[in-house]
Amino acid sequence: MDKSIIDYTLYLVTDQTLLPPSRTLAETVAAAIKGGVTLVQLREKTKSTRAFIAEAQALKLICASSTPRTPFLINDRVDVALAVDADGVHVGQDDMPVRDVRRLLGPDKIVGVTVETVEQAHEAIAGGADYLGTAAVFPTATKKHAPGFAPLGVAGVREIVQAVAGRVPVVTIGGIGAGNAREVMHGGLWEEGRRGLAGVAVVSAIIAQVDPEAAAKELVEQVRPWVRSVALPLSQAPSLARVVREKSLQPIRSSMDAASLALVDDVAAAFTKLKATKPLVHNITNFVVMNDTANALVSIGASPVMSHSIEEVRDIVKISNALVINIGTLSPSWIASMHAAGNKAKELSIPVVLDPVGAGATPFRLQTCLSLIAALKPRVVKGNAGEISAIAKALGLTDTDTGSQAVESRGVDSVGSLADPGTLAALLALKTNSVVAISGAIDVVSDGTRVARVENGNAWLGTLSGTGCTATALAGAFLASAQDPFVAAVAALVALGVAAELAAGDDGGVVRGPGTFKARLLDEIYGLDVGKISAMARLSVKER
Ligand SMILES: Nc1ncnc2c1ncn2[C@@H]1O[C@H](COP(=O)(O)OP(=O)(O)OP(=O)(O)O)[C@@H](O)[C@H]1O
Ligand SMILES: Cc1ncsc1CCO
Repeated sequence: MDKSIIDYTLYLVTDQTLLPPSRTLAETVAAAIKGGVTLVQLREKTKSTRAFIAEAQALKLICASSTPRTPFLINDRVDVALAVDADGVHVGQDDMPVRDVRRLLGPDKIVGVTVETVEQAHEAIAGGADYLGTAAVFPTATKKHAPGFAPLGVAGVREIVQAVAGRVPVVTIGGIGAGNAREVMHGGLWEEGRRGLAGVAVVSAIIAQVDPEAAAKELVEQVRPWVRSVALPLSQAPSLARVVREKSLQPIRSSMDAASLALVDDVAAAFTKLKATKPLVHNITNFVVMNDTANALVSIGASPVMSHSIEEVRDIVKISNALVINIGTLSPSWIASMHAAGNKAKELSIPVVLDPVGAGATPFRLQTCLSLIAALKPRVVKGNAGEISAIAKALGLTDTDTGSQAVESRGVDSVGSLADPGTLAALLALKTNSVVAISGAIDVVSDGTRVARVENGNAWLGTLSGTGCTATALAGAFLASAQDPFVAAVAALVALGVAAELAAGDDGGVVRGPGTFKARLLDEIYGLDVGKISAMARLSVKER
């Protein structure tokens, strides 16, 4: 068997005990192969050696008679594999060491190894493994786990895929079915979607089904577009946004033009990069939101540090990848710290994002914002319509220039909406040499040349104090790794908006008010993956 062309897309692991009543393993495996299973592993934990061999012989015949021939592996038992001349063996961490398996089976057979950690992955490859299966991605009842074992989660799987760096194919297993296969495959992607998992392994999602052929067909259709057994050249990597939409992971809500789809791809790539780099984000922020924004940052995959003492802010910013300045609960000593940290960040080219909370409410806040903008040249300024209107007005932009009547502020909230937020954002961006984001039911972001409208989000966001501050903190996390501050600001608003939509679900009574929404929002920020972002981003972008 030519090992270089083995297709790991849909890897079936058997379990007799899960068969529906009066079904045989042989007929189920035959149907599953017909449906699209690309590789079969016979796993037997209770049968006698003789019965195991008999079963293996029967399944080997079924696999051999399919076109193309389906590779057939044995779990754990090298002796059984040798007895039936199977295509290979899959071993776990407690089974025979991979070097010994290789020695016994020879160079031509396939040897796969289950790995729980990056170290085990390196070890297995060094020992001669042809492919790796990660430990369970999600909890599953199919396999007994060692005490203390926690499922890897999609992020844990991606960490292994990244560490393997394409040296051998990697599949993952554990609680995967039609409901989450795409999520797992998307989550395993890295390097802008060029690299990723070679496939998924399933047990009950096929074996326990009344119609295993249909189950396999559905799974293979979901998984196939996302298989990255070898890295795709960038030129051939399909647009993430386009592929997801074509495969209709979510109904296409708006027909997007090429520029908008390209921006969705940039946002998805920024998200992947954020997850891979875990940026440290220094926040000088207000007392109201400090805990919420720290948790939002942790949930999206960044490391927050909240620090405002003049004695240490320069030292904190030095080791950080981005600085978030939020003037929500301002006092003179904090202003000094904001300037000290911001100047250090400027000196070290560490990106700064400013949230001018309540800039329209008092001269003290407005003056502070103007001096921070002048001194620090933040890469992104994110405010609501009232805050941005106040800054624009103070910098000499009139309502005639912007085509909108300036929006008033009431404390930290803005009252009313702008007729043409795109022009205001673009003119202020040119004036301040930063990207300006105006949040609201529809968010508008501009760098002076491009204007993006982000439609994600829902009204629940407006029922919580500080969600705008969360958007700004997330922009800090994206800024840390994104080349383009325009993409970073859009990505933050898309991420928060998508998470909010998922948190609300189709509502159905799960969100009873701001309290349940808040908890669910954090869960959904935590659960974001590149597939959800690509499929659900609702935005448009235009050149001015
Ligand atoms: N009605 C709405 N529909 C959709 N999204 C909304 C709505 N209202 C607010 N949002 C979203 O909520 C987030 C916060 O925006 P908002 O303009 O309320 O910020 P803010 O006024 O600065 O908030 P805060 O001062 O409370 O932090 C943004 O991501 C925005 O897209
Ligand atoms: C309510 C409030 N007051 C100062 S900062 C803040 C959080 C929302 O901006």
